[in-house]
Amino acid sequence: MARGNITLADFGVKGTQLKLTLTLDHKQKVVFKPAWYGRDDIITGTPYSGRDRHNAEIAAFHLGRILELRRTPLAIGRRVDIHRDIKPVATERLLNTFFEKDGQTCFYGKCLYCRGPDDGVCATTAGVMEGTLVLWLPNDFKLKLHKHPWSRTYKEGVVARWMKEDDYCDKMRRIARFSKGPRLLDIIDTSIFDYLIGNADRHHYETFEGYDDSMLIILDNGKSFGNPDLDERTILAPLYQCCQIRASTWQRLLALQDDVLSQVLAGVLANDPIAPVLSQRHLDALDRRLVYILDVIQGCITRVGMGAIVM
Ligand SMILES: Nc1ncnc2c1ncn2[C@@H]1O[C@H](COP(=O)(O)OP(=O)(O)OP(=O)(O)O)[C@@H](O)[C@H]1O
Ligand SMILES: [Mn+2]
Repeated sequence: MARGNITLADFGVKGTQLKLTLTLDHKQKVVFKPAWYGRDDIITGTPYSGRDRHNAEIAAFHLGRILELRRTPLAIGRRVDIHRDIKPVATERLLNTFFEKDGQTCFYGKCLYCRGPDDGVCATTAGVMEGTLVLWLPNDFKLKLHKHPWSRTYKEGVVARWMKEDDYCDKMRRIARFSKGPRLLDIIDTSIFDYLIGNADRHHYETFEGYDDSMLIILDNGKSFGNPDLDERTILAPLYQCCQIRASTWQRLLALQDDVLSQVLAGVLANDPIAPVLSQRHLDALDRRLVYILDVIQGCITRVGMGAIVM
């Protein structure tokens, strides 16, 4: 995927963030998320502030493998030459959003927040643009979009139900889609994954259309790894409110204690074409957050007994 030639560049993925769809050799389709930030930039503000972090998609993909969740499409870094790789194969409508600024070639594409040159992203003066390729899931698997039951309101002063109702998980358990099958446990796994990567932007999730017991698919991890000093504990609400976790997830987390997590992830990420993918501060944050997750699980075992661990 990383080395394939780009044969078509366009936009067309729905959403708020700027991204391209690229077609590679053999018609392989990928999403290109461009770099907005450097590795040491720290994003402050609300826990979902800022633009997408392209490197976060890569780190999240590999973390998902290490946790044995495997719910995120393959992601890999790539530097494209905007003049050689993109412009000759860009559709007319994409080319129409190209502009020059301070000797750099830029584009703004099309999305909710892509209104014009002010929202554009630029290559270096040498024409290089770093980004992440995320593999597009095959079109024969239709995705179904669901509102996440623990999503934020994104409105100041408007508190989500899960933030104020102590029995929120019990209420969710009475809904058919969460009372049986893998869905609630998948949501809890996802909350652990999101807490580790610092993603407070899981407003929706997807499943495969037509399968009631479909696994949860984790797309869009762009709002992670923004601030290594912030541990946003509310991301873990599905875990501490439901007090349940799959035995396999718990075992995996235990095996990754004592800095094993950061070391394994760093080792894997070192092979990415745009390595280093994460700064050491973000790697350290993963180990620190893991300790807290294991504490929360231990608290649940004390509170509800080993029944908290679902075989
Ligand atoms: N790799 C992929 N394979 C298949 N479909 C995808 C993929 N990535 C994204 N999509 C589709 O495009 C939609 C938008 O993608 P994404 O969530 O990454 O965009 P976004 O701009 O961050 O949107 P939002 O602002 O709503 O978070 C997804 O809900 C999904 O339906
Ligand atoms: Mn998003």
